[in-house]
Amino acid sequence: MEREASATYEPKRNSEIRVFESPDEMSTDLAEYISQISEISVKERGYFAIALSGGPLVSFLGKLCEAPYNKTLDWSKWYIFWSDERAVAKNHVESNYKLTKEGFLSKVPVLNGHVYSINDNATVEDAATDYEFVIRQLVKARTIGVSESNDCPKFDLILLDMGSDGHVASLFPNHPALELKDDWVTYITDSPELPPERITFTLPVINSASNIAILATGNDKAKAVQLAISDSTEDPDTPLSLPARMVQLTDGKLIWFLDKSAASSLEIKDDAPFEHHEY
Ligand SMILES: O=C1O[C@H](COP(=O)(O)O)[C@@H](O)[C@H](O)[C@H]1O
Repeated sequence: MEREASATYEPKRNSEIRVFESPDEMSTDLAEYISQISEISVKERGYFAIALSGGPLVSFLGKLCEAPYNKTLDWSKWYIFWSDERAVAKNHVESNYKLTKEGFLSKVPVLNGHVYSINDNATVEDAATDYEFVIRQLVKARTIGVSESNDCPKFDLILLDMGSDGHVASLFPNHPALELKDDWVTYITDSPELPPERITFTLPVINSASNIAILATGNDKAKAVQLAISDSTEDPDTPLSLPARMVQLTDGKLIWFLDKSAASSLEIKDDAPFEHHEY
């Protein structure tokens, strides 16, 4: 399928950049993208294991709650996880669980027993350990797939929302958590954004996914989008380790969903057609 859009950019291997004119257009395309991956995963594995994040991303899941998706998707095969969570109660305004529950999960027929939220009643250290244990059990049972190149979980889809500093999940620029190789889930106590205590997937888990979508909207994200996507490493503004730039899938596909403001610092090729690739 091919269609016209405002601009396209050079994608790297196994990646694609989509730029949208309006929130409605982005939400529509995101719903179709998620729906296709869900159908393929259920057909091939019998399950669809998806990890969500916080941020504006949740507001773009609205179309999935509407026809035809609310009726046609095999919601009973969906298993829900979070790529990160803030150390607050589940009913706290900063909770990623609360955001997702109110904005998405309460509107679709996902089974309660398939919703794996992060424990809000333990220390961040214990909550991270517990969450990794739960994921290990589900990998053993193959409810979550396993990477062929390492023993990491292979989520069918991880949805990430990039912050204006280039953070994804709760992995922040130049933070030691970016170096972790063996842990699947970790915790931090010094987040540069409040609240300071958080639980997060590590890069090996993120990079082992079958599919990743990174959403970024708004002018304040334009610089980080450019630093994350550009080929140049010579920009003096590039933090040594920019998390969104470190999302490099071992064996999966990365798609950027951007609005025009977030894409405004990318080099535009006005004459190029907008490629809508097969998943
Ligand atoms: O703290 C977080 O922020 C990001 C998104 O940042 P925002 O500036 O767009 O709100 C989100 O992806 C992440 O899950 C969350 O915990």
